[in-house]
Amino acid sequence: MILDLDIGNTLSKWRLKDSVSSEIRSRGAVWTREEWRPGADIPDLDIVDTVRISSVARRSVLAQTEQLLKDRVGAVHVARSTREALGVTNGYVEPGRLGVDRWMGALAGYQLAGASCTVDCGSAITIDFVLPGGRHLGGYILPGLRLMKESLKLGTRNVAIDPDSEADELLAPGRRTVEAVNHGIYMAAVSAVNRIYSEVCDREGVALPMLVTGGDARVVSRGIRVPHAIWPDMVYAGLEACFPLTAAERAGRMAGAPVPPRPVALEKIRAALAFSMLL
Ligand SMILES: Nc1ncnc2c1ncn2[C@@H]1O[C@H](COP(=O)(O)OP(=O)(O)O)[C@@H](O)[C@H]1O
Ligand SMILES: CC(C)(COP(=O)(O)O)[C@@H](O)C(=O)NCCC(=O)O
Ligand SMILES: [K+]
Repeated sequence: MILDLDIGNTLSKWRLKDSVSSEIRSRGAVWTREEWRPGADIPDLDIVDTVRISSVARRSVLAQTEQLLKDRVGAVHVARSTREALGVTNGYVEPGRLGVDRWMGALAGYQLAGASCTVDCGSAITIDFVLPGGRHLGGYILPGLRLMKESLKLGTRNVAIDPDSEADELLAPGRRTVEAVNHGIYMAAVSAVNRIYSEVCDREGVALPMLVTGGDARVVSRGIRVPHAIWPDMVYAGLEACFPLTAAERAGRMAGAPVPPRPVALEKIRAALAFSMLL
């Protein structure tokens, strides 16, 4: 069995994947912050032969986890952001400083669609661009929905945005504090995603397929105006591409990959951008 770990700033996600059939056998998540207890919070290691890790948590969390796993499991692969991988060149001045979850997303997006705008809605919302040909441009980092809400300190943090709300409702003026905050941060997030996507496509002269992942992917997706696909396992897909182990992975098939979204024509993106500037 393969154990895949995606350690984010809020949640540490894990899944067990069958090395033979490539099926996902089980999955879960635990809080990354203080409560993270390597050893207690991850599944039964006796059945695991290989581990793959993407981690952006504190260095000590990764070091502890790695140590624990190395004592118990045959092979442990830890993903790193590099200058180049799988046909993609990292746009960062110092490639190693790009969050490895973003790098995994960029690699997975490129493998799937040959170019991509990857939107990862977690503790932070990150938006990364890879052009046809594999040039990663770099990207954008903004606070995620939960962080934006916490920063306001208005006592509304425990009232989450209902992921089933319609975008129209979420964009209406709030009539109570919780509503005003939820709608405000939602507007901040989705308008940034919509605008950044249009600006970069316009600038680069190419309409890119958009892929959305992370804990808030579903709710953010409702406010995104351009065609896109949600890909919950996108970071894991980057791990599969970097460290292929199963027959399916060696053949380039990534678990849970969506049908690549077909972007709208560049002219339409440009027209919408020009129009929005007039208002
Ligand atoms: N059941 C949940 N538990 C915790 N956070 C959730 C849950 N559902 C959605 N979220 C949202 O998802 C975010 C965490 O998403 P995730 O992509 O796992 O983040 P990270 O990779 O930064 O740890 C939280 O900040 C929160 O806004
Ligand atoms: C930007 C991030 C905090 C996002 O992390 P996440 O929200 O997925 O927990 C992470 O990718 C990170 O620590 N990056 C290093 C800085 C950078 O990418 O420039
Ligand atoms: K993120």
